[in-house]
Amino acid sequence: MNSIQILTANEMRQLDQLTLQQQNITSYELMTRVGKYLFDFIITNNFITSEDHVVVVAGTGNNGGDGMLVAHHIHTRGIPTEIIIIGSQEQQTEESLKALKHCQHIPVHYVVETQDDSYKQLLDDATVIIDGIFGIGLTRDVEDPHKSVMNAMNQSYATVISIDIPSGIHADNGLQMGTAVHANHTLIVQNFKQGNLLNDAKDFSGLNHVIDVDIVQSLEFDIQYELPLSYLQGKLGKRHHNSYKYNYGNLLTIGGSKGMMGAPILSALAALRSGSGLSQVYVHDGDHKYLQNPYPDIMVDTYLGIEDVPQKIRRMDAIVFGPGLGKKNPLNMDILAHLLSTEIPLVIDADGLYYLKDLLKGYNTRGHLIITPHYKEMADFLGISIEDVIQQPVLYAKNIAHTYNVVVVLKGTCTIITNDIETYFSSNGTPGLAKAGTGDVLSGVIGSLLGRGLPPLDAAKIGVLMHSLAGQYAEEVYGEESMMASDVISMLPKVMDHVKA
Ligand SMILES: NC(=O)C1=CN([C@@H]2O[C@H](COP(=O)(O)OP(=O)(O)OC[C@H]3O[C@@H](n4cnc5c(N)ncnc54)[C@H](OP(=O)(O)O)[C@@H]3O)[C@@H](O)[C@H]2O)[C@@H](O)CC1
Ligand SMILES: [K+]
Repeated sequence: MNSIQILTANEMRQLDQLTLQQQNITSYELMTRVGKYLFDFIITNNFITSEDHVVVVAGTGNNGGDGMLVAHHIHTRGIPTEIIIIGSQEQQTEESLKALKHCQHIPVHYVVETQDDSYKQLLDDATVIIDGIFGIGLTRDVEDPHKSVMNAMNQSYATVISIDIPSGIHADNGLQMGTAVHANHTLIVQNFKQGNLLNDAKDFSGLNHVIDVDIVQSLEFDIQYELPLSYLQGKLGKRHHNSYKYNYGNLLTIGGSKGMMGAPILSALAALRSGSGLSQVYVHDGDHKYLQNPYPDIMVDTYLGIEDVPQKIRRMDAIVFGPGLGKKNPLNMDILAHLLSTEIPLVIDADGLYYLKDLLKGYNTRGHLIITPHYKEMADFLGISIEDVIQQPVLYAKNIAHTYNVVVVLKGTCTIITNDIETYFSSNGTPGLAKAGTGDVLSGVIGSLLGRGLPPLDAAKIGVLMHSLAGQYAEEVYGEESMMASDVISMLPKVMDHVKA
């Protein structure tokens, strides 16, 4: 497993400082090392060859300093190199000025005025552009002249290599700040920053490469790791010959209402395809007439009132509450209250979260509860705007996990899985998963793993990865536009090959 911690910009700065102290070096010496290691990586991977014409675009901060030192090494190799600096010499940091001194034989063009567009020709002539405009120091929206230069970079045919993070992407939340550089490769200095993974990051970063530059690590920060697909390997035990269906989890999905009856079926089917021994859907008797169950493998039962529920759930190993449930029936509140009063592991998804928000305060969840909101559901759950969640998704996910002792799966381009103490980032999904029903599939997969006895955090991590991998397979077959939630389910058998011991 990738054991490189994911940091905030502030934490990264602390590690930079710690490195200077522990290794007894100056900030410029560290920059020198970073520049050399970045260059070595670029050359070793043939991102630049002697045929290329390289333009390094630098800001006035240390991200630009890194860029200039890379320029120095490239130029020393005899590869045509030029530097564009956006801003004036007075604005440059001390380290950046020192780096510039190493570039005496390289043509340097300053872009200070918006009217000056002489840089455009340079960018047009480049075959490789190195982006050192902003790193973790970006704090506000990008304006001219930076904006115009970035737009010109994005129109160029050159290969773009961003240093640390695509310029214009915020290092803490991955949001594009007005505009951002579209990179083919991003060379991340030592640690993932949250912004390398969240929100807009994946649309701008190209391929991420983490470059080890010997910056010291700290055990004092919150545990935050990237979750690679390889984590899935062998996570589920063998299915023994001498076993029966109850060994693999008896799962109940409570959901469905008029117009949304497909949701619990998708969820229940995903659970069966993930190995559950039994999978049942439980719908309100009044809504039963709307249900069309094409799968005889999925059992369906109905309830009239709360009095039916205790007997029904008695033998369940896990329950998924919410897919397609709607927000209209007050009975759902009573059912959920009862579920929370039991020891049965729960996944609460979709409309289930609507009922949960009024109930959760009154219950000790004993950590047996997983909630799976997308950003909008998270915002509604907290009574805040979706913009707030987008700005600080990790913070809100951890806060809920901490306050209510639950595992939070905050679904997005980078799904955040946290129990507050440990947080995992999964960016393995595909844009094709942004389609109706895929959330129901995820809740079924996670429910299946819970029902099989996995601890909630493990069930959430493995479930998210299984769902992402199935999404990738579905995309290979149906394409990102056409793939549907049921296609994702149909790829689960292939995913199981990876997960089985
Ligand atoms: N030892 C070291 O130092 C190491 C450094 N390293 C490298 O340095 C990078 C961080 O460098 P950095 O802190 O100098 O900030 P950077 O990202 O270059 O930004 C420059 C300045 O831009 C400004 N600014 C912000 N927003 C703006 C906007 N919208 N429009 C216009 N201006 C804006 C803001 O200054 P302000 O104007 O706010 O005073 C900011 O200070 C890091 O990502 C890594 O690549 C690593 O290699 C490890 C060792
Ligand atoms: K950059």
